[in-house]
Amino acid sequence: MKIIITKDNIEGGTKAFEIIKTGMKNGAKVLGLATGSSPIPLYSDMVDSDLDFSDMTSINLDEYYGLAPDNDQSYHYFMQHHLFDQKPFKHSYIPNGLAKNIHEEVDHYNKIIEENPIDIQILGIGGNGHIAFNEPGTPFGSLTHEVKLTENTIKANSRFFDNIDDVPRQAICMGIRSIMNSKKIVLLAFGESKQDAIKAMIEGPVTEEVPASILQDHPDVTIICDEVAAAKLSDKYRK
Ligand SMILES: N[C@@H]1[C@@H](O)[C@H](O)[C@@H](COP(=O)(O)O)O[C@@H]1O
Repeated sequence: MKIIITKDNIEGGTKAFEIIKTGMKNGAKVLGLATGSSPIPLYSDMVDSDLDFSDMTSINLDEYYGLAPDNDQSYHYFMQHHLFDQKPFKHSYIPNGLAKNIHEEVDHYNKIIEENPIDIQILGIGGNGHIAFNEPGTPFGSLTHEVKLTENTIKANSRFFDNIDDVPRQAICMGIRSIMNSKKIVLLAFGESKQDAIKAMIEGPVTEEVPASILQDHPDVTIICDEVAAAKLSDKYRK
């Protein structure tokens, strides 16, 4: 794992942007994208850049089940607002949160991922070590699946909603095996609430109880975090 410690999330976004820019120069055509607050500075650098994504494909990690794309808490809305309105891609895929048949949607999404191998996957991390909505205990071999969100995640994500009761209890989420199949992975994490997750991901055992710990086994992962998120790391990781 390569670890980059930055002053703040803005510098972190710039570092991630540089990786994407270099990746595109080297032929990357499919970006795996994430939601949450962590990638926002990266998306703003992408929007402000002269890069053209119109011949590229994006595949998002997840979507709440039960939210319409125009609901301002949906991940569809988030991506339109932060990136796609300003920088359209040739194809942008996000799970359909209104799919009538969730099992068909899961199969459909797995096919999309299989047909479009991800060159660079952007990730955030939950305070409990989740990646996308792959909660602790999710099998490392999982493909796209239906998720029941944990109380911990519902509580953490309620900061974006008017009321905790409005947070959907289910989501459709890319599985850990699909994330691990990406050629390159860039994980962004900022702030105090990520300290324990960052330490467990980098220094702890590889265990399904900490989904992000599997990244230790990936050949090309860059962790970008700020000083605060990195505060509990042992010195050897903090150079
Ligand atoms: N499904 C998303 C994750 O993909 C994201 O990594 C996490 C952390 O979000 P933030 O970056 O806002 O801390 O939140 C949600 O649970």
